[in-house]
Amino acid sequence: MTLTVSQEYDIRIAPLSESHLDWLRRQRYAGWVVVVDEHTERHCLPLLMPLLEAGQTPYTLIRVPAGERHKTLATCETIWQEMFRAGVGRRWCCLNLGGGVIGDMGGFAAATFKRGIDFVQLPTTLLSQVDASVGGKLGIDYHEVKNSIGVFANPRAVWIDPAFLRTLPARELRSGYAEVIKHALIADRPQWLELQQVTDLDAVEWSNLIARSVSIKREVVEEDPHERGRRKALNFGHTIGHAVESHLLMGEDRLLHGEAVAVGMIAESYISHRQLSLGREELREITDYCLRVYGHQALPEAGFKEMLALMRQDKKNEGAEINFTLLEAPGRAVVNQTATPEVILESLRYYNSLR
Ligand SMILES: NC(=O)c1ccc[n+]([C@@H]2O[C@H](COP(=O)([O-])OP(=O)(O)OC[C@H]3O[C@@H](n4cnc5c(N)ncnc54)[C@H](O)[C@@H]3O)[C@@H](O)[C@H]2O)c1
Ligand SMILES: O=C(O)C(=O)C[C@@H](O)[C@H](O)[C@H](O)COP(=O)(O)O
Ligand SMILES: [Zn+2]
Repeated sequence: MTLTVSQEYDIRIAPLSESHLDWLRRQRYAGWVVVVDEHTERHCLPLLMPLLEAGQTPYTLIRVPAGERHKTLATCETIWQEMFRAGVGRRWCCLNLGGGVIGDMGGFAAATFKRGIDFVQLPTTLLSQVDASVGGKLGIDYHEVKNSIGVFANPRAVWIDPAFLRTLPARELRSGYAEVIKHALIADRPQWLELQQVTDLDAVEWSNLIARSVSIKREVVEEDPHERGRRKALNFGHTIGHAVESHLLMGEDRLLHGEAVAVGMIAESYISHRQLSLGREELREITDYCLRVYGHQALPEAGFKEMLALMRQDKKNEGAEINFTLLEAPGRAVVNQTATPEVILESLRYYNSLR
């Protein structure tokens, strides 16, 4: 299946094949950079290797350490240094083989190197296949504030091969599933009703679900690529989710991005119920399903003040108030909502009360 974004690039959902190599050959790149982390080098590079070897184009491999803690300026500098060392120039293409961390950071490194070289996203996690690889948000965490340094720049192509998911750890698969739930909650009520029947993620046939989820993302970013309005819907669960993720990032009990977004979706649904028309029963359904999939991890009350400070850094904020995307109903998101610190704290306590 192929989806086109703003007539600029194609998202292909298909096994990697000769036709991908044909596309690369037609671009006549002077060379390819392949950015991997330690896990995608081991598990995913073997699937790309036949293309690289058949390509008759020089390529260089850049390895970075895996995980959110390494989505930093320091790692980005390593990528730039390696690019210089390999003699990468404007006519090269950067192939980002990995999850959202590699896609965001490798994309950012490419989009800024010598004012920008082409890049292709090869997402290898569920999260990056349904969400991170599409829409051109690139960047790194700075001083532990999520994605606070970055740019919008589109890839030349997005190649989604569901075969990569075969080696993905179960916890990572579950994390990515949070963005699938998010897409349904903001824009696809029938999908939300279907997802609630999913109890065993190992039994899911992912290709169809990826296609449906990524087409929601595609449709939103095409309409509002720079997040002036509607795109903020994709941030449902993230005002609180990012603050929780950042606050816990350096500790033992850190949460993966999707796990933190699941906490955020529960808390922000609470605010939606308190301030908008989201019904009590709808709040209960969202809460129950997220807890069924993700379980419960109590948030440290001592950290609430820092979490509020992190929310004040949220990129959606326009004035002094903290900006939220909320739900009027499952499938109907409303952007540019605000909530007072008291209500936000109430929503965090609501989450904690669920244990
Ligand atoms: N740009 C966007 O629009 C956007 C959207 C959503 C999330 N994000 C960002 O994405 C990041 C999270 O992405 P993620 O969940 O993919 O995390 P990730 O990139 O850290 O990957 C998760 C883990 O899985 C490993 N891995 C990746 N593919 C594998 C495979 N096929 N087999 C085995 N192991 C594999 C990685 O090495 C890593 O350890 C966050 O930084 C988040 O902010 C960006
Ligand atoms: O693509 C978007 O827009 C999103 O908000 C998707 C989110 O799932 C993703 O986590 C994104 O990186 C968040 O962006 P940010 O601007 O809030 O850092
Ligand atoms: Zn996200």
